[in-house]
Amino acid sequence: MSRRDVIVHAAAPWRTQLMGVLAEAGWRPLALGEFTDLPGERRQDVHVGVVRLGRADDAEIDALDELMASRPEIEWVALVPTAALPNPRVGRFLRHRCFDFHTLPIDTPHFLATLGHAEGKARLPSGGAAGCEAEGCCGMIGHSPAMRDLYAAIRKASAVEAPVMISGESGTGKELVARAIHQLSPRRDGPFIAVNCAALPANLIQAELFGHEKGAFTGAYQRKIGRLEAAAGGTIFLDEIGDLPLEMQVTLLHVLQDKVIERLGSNREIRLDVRVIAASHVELEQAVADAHFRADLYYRINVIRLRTPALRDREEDVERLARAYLERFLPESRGGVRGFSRQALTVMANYEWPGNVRELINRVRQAVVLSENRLLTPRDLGLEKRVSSEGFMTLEEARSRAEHDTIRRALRRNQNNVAAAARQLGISRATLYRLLVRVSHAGAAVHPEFPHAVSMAGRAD
Ligand SMILES: Nc1ncnc2c1ncn2[C@@H]1O[C@H](COP(=O)(O)OP(=O)(O)OP(=O)(O)O)[C@@H](O)[C@H]1O
Repeated sequence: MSRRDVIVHAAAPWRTQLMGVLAEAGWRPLALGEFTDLPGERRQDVHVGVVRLGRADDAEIDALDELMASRPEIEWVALVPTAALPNPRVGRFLRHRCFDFHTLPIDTPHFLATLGHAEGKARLPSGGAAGCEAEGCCGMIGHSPAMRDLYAAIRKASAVEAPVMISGESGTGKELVARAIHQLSPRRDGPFIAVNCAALPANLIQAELFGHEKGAFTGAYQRKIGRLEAAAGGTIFLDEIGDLPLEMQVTLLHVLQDKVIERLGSNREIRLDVRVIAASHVELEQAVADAHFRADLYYRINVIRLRTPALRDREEDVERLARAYLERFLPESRGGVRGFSRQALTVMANYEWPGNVRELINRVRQAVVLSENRLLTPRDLGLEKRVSSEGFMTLEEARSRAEHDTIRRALRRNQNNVAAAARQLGISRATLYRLLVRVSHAGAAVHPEFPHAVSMAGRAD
């Protein structure tokens, strides 16, 4: 049997030992550098990685987080010193980033079995690059249990022809889901036509959906193909279907039942071969109960039901989404933005995101374009109020914030004179410079001499 590749990320004394164990068991271990040097198509053959935590401190977890976020297609198995397990950051890291973990010393047969399972899972069509679960598939990002369930539902829905109803809050990706179903379905080579029913003026809806012949009404100077006809052979996505006027609901129901349409001004029937996917951000059951939506149309389109989860219910996806969109917008950065400060990541993970992914995209984009910090701060994201108001800072974050505030006040009192501020703080000038570098690396410069970030010396909190 051919050897399977596995990335090994461990400090030198353990790396050799780990590579030996893996090679003996029939794997082809690759140090991280060897993996990175592989040609692109060879890299896609690598599905699993092993990471051996050393100090398990913040710096190490930050570096591993970064590595794993940049390789979401890899399933990782972690080897962890038992003493590190009570550390909440380590716990979060293991839960969100790793397929599984083992404590040290290694129980070799058990560990190798886990690695085999991780590889099996990564290769599954549902879990590997070929399936909809892969990062970037159909533009969808997220590995939370809620998103995995959604991917599974998308795959099932794409295999059949039945109408689909997608519900979910605004900005949760309903259109993206509709596109994914289309792209994975046998109709993928046909058109995908999206219609926002809420955005169409009531007097134009019929002409937009069904098209019209020349002279059908005043202003109809030429024949126009409607959106339903344009979607022939493909999929039509009727977004905010709850906003369709009642009389249009009747017409649409007939189209779905008879699979024929007539353009306005014509009585020639045109056979339709279109799959319908509808979406609504309001619960249609209530609209039916209130007689704003026809029950017969509701049952017609509500055959397969999917729900896009709110972002606040999948906290573990927030960082992934934020990093992916940061990467996308980096070319728009004038400064040297490189990532998010840890405080920004904590704040984002705890924020409720009422506008869901759309809001996250907008905040990240605005921060990338406007910030001059290397690491984006909660303030850059417009989330600075969250830092103090919700009491979820870790002790370490609270300490570093207090340190930062004290330094900033001292500088302000001394008109940014570092020597005078240092004297007042009871530390040496060199120590103050060192602290200034550290806080500016954490995403908030407190002194104009430190170009990484905007000086906060003159800002009111
Ligand atoms: N899981 C995801 N991964 C990556 N991007 C996403 C994801 N979900 C949503 N987005 C992005 O968020 C934005 C909003 O998504 P979309 O328009 O599909 O939401 P929606 O639920 O249809 O919103 P609305 O109800 O307001 O029409 C889009 O730019 C989309 O690409």
